Amino acid sequence: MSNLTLDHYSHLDTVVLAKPSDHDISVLSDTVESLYPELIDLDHAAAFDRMAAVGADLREKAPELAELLDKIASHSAYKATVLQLPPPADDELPPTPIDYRSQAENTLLKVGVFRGLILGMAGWYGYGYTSQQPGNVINDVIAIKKLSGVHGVSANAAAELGLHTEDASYNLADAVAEDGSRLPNDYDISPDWLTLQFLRNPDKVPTFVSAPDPNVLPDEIHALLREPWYINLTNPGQGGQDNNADLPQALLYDIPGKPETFIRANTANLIVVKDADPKAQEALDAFRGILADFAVDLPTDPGALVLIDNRRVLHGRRNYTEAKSPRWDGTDRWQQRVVCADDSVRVKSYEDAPRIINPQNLLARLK
Ligand SMILES: O=C(O)CCC(=O)C(=O)O
Ligand SMILES: [Fe+2]
Repeated sequence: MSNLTLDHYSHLDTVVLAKPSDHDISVLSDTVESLYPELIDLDHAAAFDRMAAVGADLREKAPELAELLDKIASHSAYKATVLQLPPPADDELPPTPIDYRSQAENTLLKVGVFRGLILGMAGWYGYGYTSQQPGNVINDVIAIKKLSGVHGVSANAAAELGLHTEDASYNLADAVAEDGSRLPNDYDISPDWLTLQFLRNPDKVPTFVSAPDPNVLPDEIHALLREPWYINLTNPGQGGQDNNADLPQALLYDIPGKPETFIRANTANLIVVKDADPKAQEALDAFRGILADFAVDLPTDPGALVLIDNRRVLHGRRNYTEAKSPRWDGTDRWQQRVVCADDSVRVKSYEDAPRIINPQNLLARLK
């Protein structure tokens, strides 16, 4: 019986490829087989509740994997982990969608049960937004023809998707409110974790991540990035400007009780406030340069489940080059995204429906 193996990518020792042991994979696979039939008639929220409960019970049966997930979940070990899980069977995947789907169309795939169980083992709470593929906890990451040319959406295959922490504009912790006060930490509906499940990627268009250690930044730049001179804007795929709070905040921040420096930045849609320190733009440019230096492409094989620490790592998608441009014939690149909170308590009060957050509920609290 093989043990879990961990390989490192390039110079980033915090970005790892993890292959669970044969034992742990068979525990997961057997559970996927037995659980799937009872999940197919459930809506996303109910299916994730069930997978969470079953996953939590698997911790004892797959202790090595549980230990790895605990390490990841601490926000102090690996920043991005590619968990190598069994790929979907050939006949298991429908054609790659060519447009976003309603929840009724977006039925849970069997391979998606692996992720539900992993989230349950990690104790994470998967959720979706009313503003993005509404009502879906599971979001398709696909190329969409009519969105090519729209800046800052993952479905625009014509351009690289710039590095970002997911839903950065929805993290308003410590932002400067209109009365000048700083907002409390629970003004935050951004995810702690981004999970991407790779279903199909025939042309190997990579997701890439950048996991810089903010402490390598020169002191002056680090200090400027900790000041509220910046505004993260909402991408069009998340409701765009209707969901902007437009409040200044720092790109680097602390979380009480945690030693790390955390990052929130949407480099595709980020502005410097008008009355900022004159060097704030320079600091942002330097930061962008460092992000590029630390960027690494991830392997993209079907079955991979990428667990990204959304408070310490930025991610993006490389260009579909001409040769790899989508064919819209059902065989194109396809991933599914589920964002997660460490703890449901932080996000539940913003929900309109189980596991579905409405960003307008965050904006309403600002009034
Ligand atoms: O297409 C990709 O590889 C990444 C897309 C993305 O940024 C996301 O799903 O959040
Ligand atoms: Fe993203």
